[in-house]
Amino acid sequence: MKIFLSGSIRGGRQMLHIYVKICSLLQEQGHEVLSSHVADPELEERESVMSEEEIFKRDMGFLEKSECLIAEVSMPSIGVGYEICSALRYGLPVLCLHTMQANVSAMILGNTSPDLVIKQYANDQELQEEIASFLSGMKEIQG
Ligand SMILES: O=c1[nH]c(=O)n([C@H]2C[C@H](O)[C@@H](COP(=O)(O)O)O2)cc1CO
Repeated sequence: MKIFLSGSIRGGRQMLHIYVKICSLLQEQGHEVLSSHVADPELEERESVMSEEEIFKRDMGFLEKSECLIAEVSMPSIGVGYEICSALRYGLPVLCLHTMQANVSAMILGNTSPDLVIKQYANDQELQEEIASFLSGMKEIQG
């Protein structure tokens, strides 16, 4: 499955280790993570050669090709919020994951879209289980 992974960049990289975990997990299961750069520790250096417009166009292109979006939303990030909103407008299933202590926006927690699943996780195992359950739910819908 083609998956868009969304995680904070300019909103703060404190959760990078989780983006790395989610990205590796998805790739090990044979999924294609179109936005794997989100989990790249060297990202800021690599993207410094790209213009803001190039970054925006590339990411929106990836989103249009994706079958679903998985966002880690513990860090408040304008870009992540924008990608979630765009994915919902394209009709893509969206999974938002966050830790217990995260102060997640009401624009996510209060969104009752049937395409949006929001889950909190306490540890790596719960993170894995929530992702597995979301992806298997998608398979059932797709048949
Ligand atoms: O350099 C970038 N590359 C990039 O792919 N993005 C996209 C992917 C991330 O899921 C999201 C992060 O947004 P933000 O930088 O506002 O935290 O935006 C965002 C930036 C910087 O805003």
